[in-house]
Amino acid sequence: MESLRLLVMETYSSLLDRELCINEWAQERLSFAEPFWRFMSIYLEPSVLFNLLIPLSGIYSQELLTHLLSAVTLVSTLNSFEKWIYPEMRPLWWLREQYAKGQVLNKPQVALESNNLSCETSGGLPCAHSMTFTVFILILASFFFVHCWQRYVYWRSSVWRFFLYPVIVGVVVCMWLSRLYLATEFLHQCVLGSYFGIRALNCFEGNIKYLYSRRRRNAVVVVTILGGIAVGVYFLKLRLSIDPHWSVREAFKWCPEATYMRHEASPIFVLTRDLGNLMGVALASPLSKQ
Ligand SMILES: O=P(O)(O)OC[C@H]1O[C@@H](O)[C@H](O)[C@@H](O)[C@@H]1O
Repeated sequence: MESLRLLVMETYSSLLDRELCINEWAQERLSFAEPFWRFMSIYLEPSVLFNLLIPLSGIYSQELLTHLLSAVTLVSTLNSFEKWIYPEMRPLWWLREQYAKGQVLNKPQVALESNNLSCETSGGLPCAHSMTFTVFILILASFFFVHCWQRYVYWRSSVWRFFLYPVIVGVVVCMWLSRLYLATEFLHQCVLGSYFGIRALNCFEGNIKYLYSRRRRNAVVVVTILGGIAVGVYFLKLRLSIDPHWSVREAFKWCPEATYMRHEASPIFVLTRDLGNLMGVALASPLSKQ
């Protein structure tokens, strides 16, 4: 059993080491588009989706607003729970930890630059930017497609779909590259973020009638239980001598400048934000009669 554990740990460590090279490649080769990578991470992050882009979508239709708000909130809450329960390393923490433990021999194999956007205080897996943005863009694209399909006859040609799919994949990959360039995420964290987002969205769409027709009281009880689970995880971790604020401490340890850290991106803050949004959706329930 012990040898199996060691094998898993070694495989995992070598995977992270290899993935560091991808971050390094991104920083070396993609610096020409730095303003764009920064734009993706700053203006398309989950909080901006909640505070600006989702409310603005209400201009088009209330249905789109409700759809985006409930789906992105659910997905973001899942993400925050994962980060709260099991925070994973980020590239810069992993690299610096290895230096600190002397595991990188004389010549450093990888060099990563940190900056004001690299100082995230939550765990890396799954990437919240990729997860929420993938869901956001998929819902937006499907509404856009249906809108054009109903209004323009020429849009019914399958040619448009061949254009639309690469555009969706392209913008999601740009979000991954942005996170890799800023060295905030490993590649697997971005890919899994989008994958989990798509799976969660499928599940949401499959049960949308059921979810939308929940009574307010039931929905509020479920969100309250989720809040209780979050608090329970905190005390369980304390009991098991696991530091619930491990990721914040890692950020403090390795961030080049303490003022770069944002309290509003810390695990507790993000979890509270998402549960607050979810409570808002619960209080507005039932979202549709039926
Ligand atoms: O996991 P990522 O993409 O590095 O994001 C970390 C945090 O970044 C913040 O900007 C978001 O508001 C949070 O929702 C998110 O958890």
